[in-house]
Amino acid sequence: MYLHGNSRVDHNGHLEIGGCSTVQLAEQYGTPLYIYDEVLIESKCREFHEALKETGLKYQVAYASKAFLCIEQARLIEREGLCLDVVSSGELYTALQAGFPPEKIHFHGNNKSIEEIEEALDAKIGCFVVDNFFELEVLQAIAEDRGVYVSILLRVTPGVEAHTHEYVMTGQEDSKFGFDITSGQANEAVAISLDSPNLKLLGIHSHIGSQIFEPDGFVHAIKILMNFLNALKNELDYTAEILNVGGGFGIRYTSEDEPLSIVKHIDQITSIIKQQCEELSYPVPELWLEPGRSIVGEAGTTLYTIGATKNLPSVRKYVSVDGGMTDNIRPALYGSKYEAMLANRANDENKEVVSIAGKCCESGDMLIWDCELPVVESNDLLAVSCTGAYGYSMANNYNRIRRPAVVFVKDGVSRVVVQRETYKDLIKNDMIYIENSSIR
Ligand SMILES: Cc1ncc(COP(=O)(O)O)c(C=O)c1O
Ligand SMILES: N[C@@H](CCCC[NH3+])C(=O)O
Repeated sequence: MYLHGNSRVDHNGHLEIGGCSTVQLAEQYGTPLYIYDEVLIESKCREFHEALKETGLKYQVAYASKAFLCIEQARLIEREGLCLDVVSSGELYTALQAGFPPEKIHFHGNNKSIEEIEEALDAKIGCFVVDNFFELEVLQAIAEDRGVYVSILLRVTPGVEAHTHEYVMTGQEDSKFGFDITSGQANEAVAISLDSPNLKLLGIHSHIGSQIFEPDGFVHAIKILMNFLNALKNELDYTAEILNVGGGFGIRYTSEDEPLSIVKHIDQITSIIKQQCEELSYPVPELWLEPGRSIVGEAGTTLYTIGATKNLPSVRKYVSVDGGMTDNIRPALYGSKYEAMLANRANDENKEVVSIAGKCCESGDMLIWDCELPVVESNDLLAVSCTGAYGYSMANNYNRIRRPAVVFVKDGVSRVVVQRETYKDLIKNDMIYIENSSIR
């Protein structure tokens, strides 16, 4: 397993993250446990700032909170001077409870409800990324009713297929997201926005997909976006202040992954923007980015305890852990690959290839199909790396399994930022119709 950030093997042969022994963390907090290397999250935020400052462009980085959000994470993002992208009232509520400045929040989503729009307006968020004609109409009507002016970006689909899993591609024409450029819908949306007296069109947004390694998808998309903007300038006399090219920067889950560095991604993106602006004599817009995975993915490790094993000679050996698709649904959903190691015997030589199974009542609940490990014993600790993005945020209670705790580690100090769910949490919304119930 590749050791990201501040992970290393200590003198006891134990995996250490952020100066904390994972064996001690397991004893103190139990397993499964999400462990985040706080310093690595901070340094990823700073990488974006530093790379963007170098380009001389005006910029804004909004952390895509869908990747991982809790109160402490929102606070960290605020401290690091990033904005925040939310997609629901739940994410908005969490950010506001954390004291995140509302004017630095962007609201996304292809089906924002009227309540969500109202709540976001009440909170005075920075802007809406409008996804469809229905939302344009509703937003104008609500804004007019309230007598307020609302800043918006329009999400457009440039018709670019990013080289990634089909479930996380979003820039292609046939997508539930955004206004399609090719068919003229995006053009129409701009015209409607400009005609909407209570909407202030700041610019356009596009997000072509997630876990992208190659810069060509971004380059291709930006050329299309800049040509689209130039056509708007000529046809509608509209010049965009902001170009938001979304997130999607890939990370290294396994040794097969060779992601481009953040600096290189930014270099490619900004070079093509500058080049296009020069060719088209278009004023260089402010660049907005929305990274999620690349901020938190590598910082997260999930720690499990190994329980049962099942050996099928000449077929495979199943090694079961105390979590699975409830804390990490990505292998079951996308066939995503991960690497793992024994956290309590990190120096032991790998001896066999096993398959790591979750504990859910589902054959597809497999975390890793082929994982090289020493010969494992029950009660060994298994660390799965790179689970920081879309692990906790997509966790669920299938089989009424409790969501694990989340712990931040930094400079040898650990602190719980999200408590492990309790059994009581699992039934807290259940109606109990039995009189004199013994449930406490
Ligand atoms: C609109 C939008 N912005 C940003 C992101 C963040 O993507 P990632 O976590 O891959 O950086 C996503 C998710 O794919 C998204 O849908
Ligand atoms: N949830 C996805 C990415 C989609 C992000 C939102 N558009 C993942 O785990 O990779």
